[in-house]
Amino acid sequence: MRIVGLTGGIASGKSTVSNLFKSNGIPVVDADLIARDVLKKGTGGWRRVVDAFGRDILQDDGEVDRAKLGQIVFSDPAKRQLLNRLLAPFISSGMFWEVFKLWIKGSKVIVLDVPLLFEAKLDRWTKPIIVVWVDPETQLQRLMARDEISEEQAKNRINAQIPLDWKKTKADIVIDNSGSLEALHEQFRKVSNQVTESLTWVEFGLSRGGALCVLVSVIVGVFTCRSIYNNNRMK
Ligand SMILES: CC(C)(COP(=O)(O)OP(=O)(O)OC[C@H]1O[C@@H](n2cnc3c(N)ncnc32)[C@H](O)[C@@H]1O)[C@@H](O)C(=O)NCCC(=O)NCCS
Ligand SMILES: Nc1ncnc2c1ncn2[C@@H]1O[C@H](COP(=O)(O)OP(=O)(O)OP(=O)(O)O)[C@@H](O)[C@H]1O
Repeated sequence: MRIVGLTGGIASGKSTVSNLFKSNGIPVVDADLIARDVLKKGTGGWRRVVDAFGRDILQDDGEVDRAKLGQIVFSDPAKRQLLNRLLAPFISSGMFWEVFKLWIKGSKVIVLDVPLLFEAKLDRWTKPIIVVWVDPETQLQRLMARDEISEEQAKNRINAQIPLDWKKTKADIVIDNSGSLEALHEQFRKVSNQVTESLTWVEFGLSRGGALCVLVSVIVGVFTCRSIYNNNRMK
C-alpha cells in the first residue's frame, strides 16, 4: 500500500486538492474531519477538552463552540499545545482505523490529508509527501475570505503552523496553488500520474494483496518442507 502524505499551510488548498484525488477514485483520509468527530459532544475527546478549558467553550446544545475555542487556541501557543496534546491520541487512532479499513478493502494508493503532518511527525509514515504551497499574500487573502475573519485572526492562524516555505523544502512533490484553479488542475494531472505509478515491492508487500501472497507462500513453503522431511524419513 502506498500512503501519500498531503499537507501544506492553512487555506493553501489541501481540501481542494484532496477533492480532486477523491473525484479520481483515490481514497482520502481527512485529519480535519476526524478531528471534528473526536470533539463531538459526549466523546472522550470532548470530555477531556471540557475538563481542561471549562464549560464556557460550549454552545447551548452542549457542542463545542469551535469559533470560540479557535479564538482561544490560535492566540495562545500554550493553550494550543494543550489542545493538541489532549486530542492527538484520539486523532491518531481515528486515522489508524481509517487506514486499516482501506487496507482491508484492498486499496493500493491512499492519501492522508493532514494539515499538521510535520508538526505531528506523521511524515515518517507517508511517501511521497505532497506540499500544497501558496504565496503568503494569496494565503492570507483566501483565508480571510473563506473564514470571514480579520487580518489579525488570519495571521494568528497562519503563524500557529510551521512556515510553509520550510514545509516546501521537505516535500517530494510541490503543488504551487498561487494561481488559478485551472493552473491547479493542470498540475494535479501530472501529480496524479506520479502517485498512481506501479507500486514498489515494499509497497506491494504492505498491501492486502502482498500480505496474502506472503501468507500463501509461507503456508506452501511449510507444507513442502514437511512433505520432503516425511519422504526422507520413510526412505
Ligand atoms: C481549534 C478548532 C476547534 C478550530 O475549529 P475550526 O472549525 O475553526 O477550524 P478547522 O478545524 O476547520 O481547522 C481549520 C484549519 O486550521 C488549522 N489548524 C487546526 N488545528 C490546528 C492546530 N492545533 N495548530 C495549528 N493549526 C491548526 C488546520 O490547517 C486546519 O485545516 C479546531 O481546529 C481543532 O479542534 N483543532 C485541534 C485539532 C487539530 O489538531 N486539528 C488538525 C488536524 S491534524
Ligand atoms: N487556485 C485557487 N484559486 C482560487 N481560490 C482557491 C484556489 N485554491 C483554493 N481556493 C480557495 O481557497 C480557500 C482555501 O482552500 P482549501 O479550503 O482547499 O484550503 P485548505 O488547505 O484545505 O485549508 P485548511 O487548512 O483550513 O483545511 C477555499 O475557499 C478555496 O475555495
